[in-house]
Formats: sequence, structure tokens, C-alpha cells
Amino acid sequence: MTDDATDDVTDDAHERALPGLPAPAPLGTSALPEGTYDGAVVLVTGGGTGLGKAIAAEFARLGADLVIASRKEDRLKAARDELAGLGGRVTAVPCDIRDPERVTEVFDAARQAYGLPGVLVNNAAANFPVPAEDMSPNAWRSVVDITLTGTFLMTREFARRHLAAGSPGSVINIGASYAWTGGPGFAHSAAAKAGVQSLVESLAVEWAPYGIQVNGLVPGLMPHQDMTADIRGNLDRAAPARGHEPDGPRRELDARQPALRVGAPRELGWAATFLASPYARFITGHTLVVDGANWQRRGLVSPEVVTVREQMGRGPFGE
Ligand SMILES: CCCCC/C=C/C(=O)SCCNC(=O)CCNC(=O)[C@H](O)C(C)(C)COP(=O)(O)OP(=O)(O)OC[C@H]1O[C@@H](n2cnc3c(N)ncnc32)[C@H](O)[C@@H]1OP(=O)(O)O
Ligand SMILES: NC(=O)C1=CN([C@@H]2O[C@H](COP(=O)(O)OP(=O)(O)OC[C@H]3O[C@@H](n4cnc5c(N)ncnc54)[C@H](OP(=O)(O)O)[C@@H]3O)[C@@H](O)[C@H]2O)C=CC1
Repeated sequence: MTDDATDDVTDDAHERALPGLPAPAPLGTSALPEGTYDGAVVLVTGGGTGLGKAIAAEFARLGADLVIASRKEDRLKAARDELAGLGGRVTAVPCDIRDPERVTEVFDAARQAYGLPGVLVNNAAANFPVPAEDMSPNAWRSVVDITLTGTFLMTREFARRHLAAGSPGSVINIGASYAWTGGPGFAHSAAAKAGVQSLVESLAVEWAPYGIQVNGLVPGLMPHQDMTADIRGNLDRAAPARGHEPDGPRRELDARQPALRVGAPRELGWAATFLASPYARFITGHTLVVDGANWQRRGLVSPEVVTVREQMGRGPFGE
């Protein structure tokens, strides 16, 4: 199982005069004791690709049985086989999280396979860059329905089942820092992630009395080979991949981070396994940012303003 390694990129950073933040520990290692998740069932939406798969992998290494859910069966099956190679059991359930009936079916399938998941990672989301004035109503709805409504439906089903069973649980919502900074060019996704962040804070209080933790986990820039063409295209505008590999090292992206490197997906996975672990039982309603301080970045002097249209190489509105 690979981690879409930024290791190569990290080496680049170390060749510089400034070291940047140190490289992460090797893939396959963990700060948590072996077997921390033995007997636990972990449900990860969007667990067939990218960061969701990396998160699922870290839970699997620590003994969890996994349920991964998303729309595309072929990718889910490939990920299931890959994750099963880490030792645990893995079930893949096709599901569009916008549909409450499909959401119910995922939990039914999980219960039948291993029992009620004790951990839910709401990782599935949708996003593409688009100037707000060009965005169709359906484009807005699509991103908000998947990212915010889908997250709510999954979380509601998880809580209902735990409330009925009287059992504790842990929810982790994967967010984005533009939830609180705003995201020019990503107005739909930023608004949806702001809603996801708000859910963390509302539901943590609402459900703490029942033993359910709800936390947020925000990745910084963590490129991986499953990035959609839209997101990849956005990165390509800033930093074209070198060589023949579409996921080749991108020194230019590293140079744009205070850490002088992008994040490795496993760094998010490690944070998720901590947040849902017995060592974080008094942490709820919190959002942990794993981004090398990129979201706090400010220059002494503000950079020149470049409109979203110009950044995307688009002509005047309406032409
Ligand atoms: C680089 C910084 C990133 C920072 C943070 C990153 C956050 C992330 O969330 S990354 C995760 C990205 N991953 C995904 O988005 C995976 C899932 N995404 C998708 O499957 C598609 O992108 C989807 C959301 C468009 C698919 O949803 P679906 O319901 O199948 O939608 P349709 O294909 O029917 O399209 C709906 C609607 O949206 C319009 N649209 C699609 N792409 C674009 C685009 N690039 N620009 C403008 N509009 C777009 C599409 O045309 C439809 O609208 P109508 O034509 O009006 O019907
Ligand atoms: N990569 C990064 O640098 C950053 C990522 N993030 C966040 O991290 C998370 C993962 O992103 P990343 O791995 O990069 O993106 P991916 O595109 O790889 O993952 C998105 C996942 O969501 C699933 N998905 C999309 N729509 C639905 C749906 N309607 N129902 C069920 N599943 C769905 C997709 O599977 P399928 O198509 O099969 O449905 C896919 O597995 C997201 O929440 C994203 O916002 C935040 C900041 C930066």
C-alpha cells in the first residue's frame, strides 16, 4: 500500500538552504499501540480514494475492521483489495451519501458484516474551482449536497443507532480551512465546509451526554494520485508536475507552503486514529488542522490582487 508519496518531494525540501518541517515518520509506523483498534469497526466515506483511503489504511494497521462507502464500485473494490492487504477485514458498500435510504443501507451492511461502526469518518466531499458568477444552480447544489447534506445524513444515522443502542461513538468530519477563511474560486465548497465545521460544534454538545464525540480534522495540501482532473488542473496552473508522471514531484508546490513541503496523506491518517482513540476521549467539538501552518500564512505586504477569472485563465464574464 503506497501513500502517494510526498517522500520524494520531502527530499527536495531537504536539499534547500532552509530545512522546512521535518519529513513524516515512515509509512507503516504508528504512534498508537499495536492493536488499538482491535475489534473496532470504522466506516470511512470516500474511503476508496486519496485521503479517505489513507485514513482507512491507518485504522486498518491498528486492527480495525473497515467499511468503505462511495458511489463508484470499481474504485471501491480496488481499494478494498488493497486495504485488505494490511491485515484486517474490509467491506466496500456502494452508496451516494446524498440519499438517506442508501445511507441506511450502508449502516445495515456494516452491521451485518461486523456490527455497528464505532467510528465514522465523514471524508467524502465534492469540489471544483469555478468563478462564483459562472456557477450553475446545479453545480452549487451538487457540491453542497454531497459535502454538507451527505455528511449530516451519515452522522445522523450513526447517532440514531448509537442512541438506540446506548453505545459510545466517535465522528470525524474532514474539513477544509477555507471554512473559516473563505475560499475564492471555491465558494460552494467553502460554504459547505463551513457548514460541516458548524455541525462539529453543534453536535459535539448535543451528543456528548450520550457518549458520542464529534471532531473536525482539516488537511492542508496533500496531493495524491486520485485527485480529480479539476483539482489536479488547479494545482497544475500553479505548479506543473515534472517529468512524465502526472503525480511527479512538484517542488513548486512545496515552495508555497511554510513547511517547505506538502503534507503526506498518512499524516492525516495518524491524526484521525488519534482523535478516535481511547487517548482522546475528552476531546470533542474540536477541529485539528494538519497543514503545516499554511492557513495562517500572511506576507509583510499583501500580494497583488489577481481575480479568480484571471487565475483560471478565463475571459470577461459572459464571453
Ligand atoms: C486545491 C485546493 C483544494 C482545497 C480543498 C479541497 C477540497 C476537496 O473537496 S477535494 C475533493 C474533490 N473530490 C471530488 O470532488 C470528488 C467528487 N466529485 C465529483 O464527482 C464531481 O466533481 C462532481 C461534484 C461534479 C460530481 O457530482 P455529480 O452530482 O455527479 O455532478 P454532475 O457531473 O452531474 O455535475 C453537477 C453540476 O456541476 C457542474 N460542474 C461540474 N464540474 C464543473 C466545473 N469544473 N465547473 C463548473 N461546473 C461544474 C455540472 O455542469 C453540473 O451542473 P449543470 O451543468 O448546471 O447541471
Ligand atoms: N487533498 C487535499 O489536499 C485536501 C482535501 N480536503 C478534503 O479531504 C477529503 C478527501 O479529499 P481527497 O481525498 O483529496 O478527494 P477525493 O476526490 O480523492 O475523494 C473524494 C471521495 O468522495 C467520494 N464521494 C464523492 N461524492 C460522493 C457521494 N455523493 N457519495 C459517496 N461518496 C462520494 C468519492 O468517491 P466516488 O466518486 O466513488 O463517490 C471519493 O472517494 C475531502 O473532504 C476534501 O474536501 C481538504 C483540503 C485539502
